[in-house]
Amino acid sequence: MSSVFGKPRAGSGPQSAPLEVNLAILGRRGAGKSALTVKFLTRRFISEYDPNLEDTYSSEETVDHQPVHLRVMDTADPDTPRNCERYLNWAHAFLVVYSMDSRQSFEDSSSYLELLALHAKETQRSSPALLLGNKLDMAQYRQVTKAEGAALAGKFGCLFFEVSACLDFEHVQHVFHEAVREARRELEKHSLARPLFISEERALPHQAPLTARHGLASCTFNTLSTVSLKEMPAVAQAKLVTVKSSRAQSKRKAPTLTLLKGFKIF
Ligand SMILES: Nc1nc2c(ncn2[C@@H]2O[C@H](COP(=O)(O)OP(=O)(O)OP(=O)(O)O)[C@@H](O)[C@H]2O)c(=O)[nH]1
Repeated sequence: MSSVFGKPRAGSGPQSAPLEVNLAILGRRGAGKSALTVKFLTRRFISEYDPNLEDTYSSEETVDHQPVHLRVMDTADPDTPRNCERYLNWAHAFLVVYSMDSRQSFEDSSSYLELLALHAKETQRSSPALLLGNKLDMAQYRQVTKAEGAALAGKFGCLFFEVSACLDFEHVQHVFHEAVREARRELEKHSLARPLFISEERALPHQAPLTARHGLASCTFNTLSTVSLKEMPAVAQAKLVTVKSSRAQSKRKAPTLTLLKGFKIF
């Protein structure tokens, strides 16, 4: 068992080194990946989000009294998964999201789960996935029953939740924390952490090859602490790290704090 999970967890005092967990959010466009991510980070529901942006956010969390440095990659695959290595090799756990009012997004979530299973088989290294049926507030328009969601999750041996990015924050937070717990269990099992391809202030030595391999044009880093925004609740101590893909870069030239620009915040 890694020392990260030994005594420090029990003490969880100020000296405890935070556990590092990378979480990737996958799913069809419009499933609500960004809305869930933003809800988790800010307690806010944001109704519009640029679908071409792919960002990785960083947040200091406490899960079961243990400090966790959580990085959340809000992926933006085009219609089909592409350049998946950027998250397959990075994440310790996955949230696979579908919108319960879209049969197509449910079918795509199945494809993502298959992709993860295949990757686990090929690498002999499994990462936990949680299946999320989002837009529970739209349940009257559902095209996917809860039983179908549960059955799909059961098929791939993952946890299943129905959630809503625009209902209570606690439920969304619970789901993200469950993902951390799953990742932590897996890390404990293997007693090793996956290599990261970004760090907050400085590039890791292997960043350049990965950048080339995955077509990431550049990485830029921003923190919420540099932004003065009335809407940000005090509880949101999330720092943001923005990693721009080449697609995102082509849409926007200047590095900006994407989360808070041009959104309607309720
Ligand atoms: N009613 C409702 N709408 C939601 C919910 N989550 C997201 N939406 C809406 O669904 C649309 C798509 O949400 P996004 O968060 O952009 O979805 P996404 O999966 O990130 O999609 P891409 O950015 O295109 O990959 C937006 O109009 C959101 O406001 C939810 O829980 N309930």
